[in-house]
Amino acid sequence: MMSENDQINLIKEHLKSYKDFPKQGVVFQDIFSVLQNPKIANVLYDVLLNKAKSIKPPVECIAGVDSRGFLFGSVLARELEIPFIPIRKKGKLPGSTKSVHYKLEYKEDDLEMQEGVVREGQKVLVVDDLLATGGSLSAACELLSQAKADVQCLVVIELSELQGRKIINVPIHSLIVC
Ligand SMILES: O=P(O)(O)OC[C@H]1O[C@H](OP(=O)(O)OP(=O)(O)O)[C@H](O)[C@@H]1O
Ligand SMILES: Nc1ncnc2[nH]cnc12
Repeated sequence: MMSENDQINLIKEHLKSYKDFPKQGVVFQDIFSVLQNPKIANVLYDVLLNKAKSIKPPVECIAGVDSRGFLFGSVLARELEIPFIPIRKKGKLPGSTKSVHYKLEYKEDDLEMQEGVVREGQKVLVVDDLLATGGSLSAACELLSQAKADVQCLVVIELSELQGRKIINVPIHSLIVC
């Protein structure tokens, strides 16, 4: 059995980064480079699941952030046998939705959530691949807070230099801090 530290170091070794993508000055961390290797992807899913299971109080629902958050959020929801809800870029979700405008490291957009998908007080874990400036995660938290959910966040990678954590006022769990 590998320790969590060894698992995380192994994932880090397989994480490829690209300078100046998609814009000058951005160092893009490509999570798909990890998923391309099934053994390493399994290690990542194991560490994430253990982290999600350790969260107190127990998570009752997973919210995935469009689109890379879906890769991990839906797998966790299945493993934990709890609901998965999508937080999507604008214009993708049918029915009544709430919307929040936000800025991220290299663009701006709107995130939306369907009305009635979470209940007041529900323990919701927002899942995404990466925390950079925190714009995306904080918009997702805002949507869930408007619905009066009890929110925590889980990301695979946190880019600590960009200090995204500072603008998010709920607990954030991250696996890899770079
Ligand atoms: O902390 P921030 O500065 O907000 O950046 C982080 C967000 O940026 C990326 O998403 P992106 O909107 O590029 O979409 P994608 O997942 O569809 O590639 C990433 O998956 C996070 O959601
Ligand atoms: N540096 C980065 N790498 C990958 N995804 C990102 N989303 C925002 N900033 C990013």
